[in-house]
Amino acid sequence: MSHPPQPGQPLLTFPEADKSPLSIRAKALVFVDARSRQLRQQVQELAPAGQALLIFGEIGTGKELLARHVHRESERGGLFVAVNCGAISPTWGEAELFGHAAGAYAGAASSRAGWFGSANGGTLYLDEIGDLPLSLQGKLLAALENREVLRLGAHQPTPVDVRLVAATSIDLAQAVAAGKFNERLYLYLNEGRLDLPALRDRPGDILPLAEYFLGLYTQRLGLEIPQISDDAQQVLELYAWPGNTRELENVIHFALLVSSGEEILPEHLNLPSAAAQLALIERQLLLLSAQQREQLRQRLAS
Ligand SMILES: Nc1ncnc2c1ncn2[C@@H]1O[C@H](COP(=O)(O)OP(=O)(O)OP(=O)(O)O)[C@@H](O)[C@H]1O
Repeated sequence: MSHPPQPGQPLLTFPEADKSPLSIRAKALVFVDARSRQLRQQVQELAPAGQALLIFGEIGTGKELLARHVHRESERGGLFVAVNCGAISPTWGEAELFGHAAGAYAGAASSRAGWFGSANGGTLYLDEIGDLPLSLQGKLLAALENREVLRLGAHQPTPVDVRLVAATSIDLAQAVAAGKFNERLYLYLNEGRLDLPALRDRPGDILPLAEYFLGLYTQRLGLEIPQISDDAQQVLELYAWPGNTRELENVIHFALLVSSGEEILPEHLNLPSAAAQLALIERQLLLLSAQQREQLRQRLAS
């Protein structure tokens, strides 16, 4: 039998997402595991303050979804603008981020607000902020601290009220030590830090998320919701999920397409069998020293 989500509102819905039925992202935030609930509590406390936030988590853990939740909870009236820093052009990055004045360069007939200005009154989400060119990092910090931006080619700064939520999957302190990230920007962001654990470290979320994605995709594909067999549940719970929630979403989507209907079975998951996963865990346990084994025992007991 599948486990239904636990009581206590593990599912935070995003009603406005219903308006874009093609987008399956960001409809709800499934947080059931004790660690996720703790994080949700932290978000509840930090969201209204309007301070900049840094979300740290592996790829696919749900950093953008969490940032959208922060925006919603902050009740800021402006837009949520999401930008992947890896996609910012090295040449035109400054204009893309901060905008430009009319006539700033050939082809710029009218002025543009840029990503920063578009998020005025709202939230700017900068994904993988470690990829932001170093030259723009100082300018970003100045814009946040002074609450104004100087558009490329403009003579006067434009006032802006932006809440920054940045995300990273790399250790920015290490990037600072390597001279690749602006230390002052790091300290500014790190004051409001949210750690989003990897999916394998919040195992209580795995089955509720699987159920949630089953519901989402069956609705989208016009299918009946199948059960997840006990054996298939065991496979899902044992797997280490290196691609985190995004990988789980893909696995469930795939399973729905290849299963014949009433039940999702292990062979529909395209994952190592429970026996293979247990054998791997046993091999890893054998490699541990007595001290590491004791540390593990204590961690599991806590
Ligand atoms: N707690 C959750 N509840 C429901 N869906 C989730 C949850 N976490 C992640 N997802 C879904 O998993 C997918 C990946 O999430 P998201 O894009 O927010 O991750 P990310 O950490 O920002 O990824 P990346 O590091 O690649 O930018 C999305 O489709 C998202 O809707």
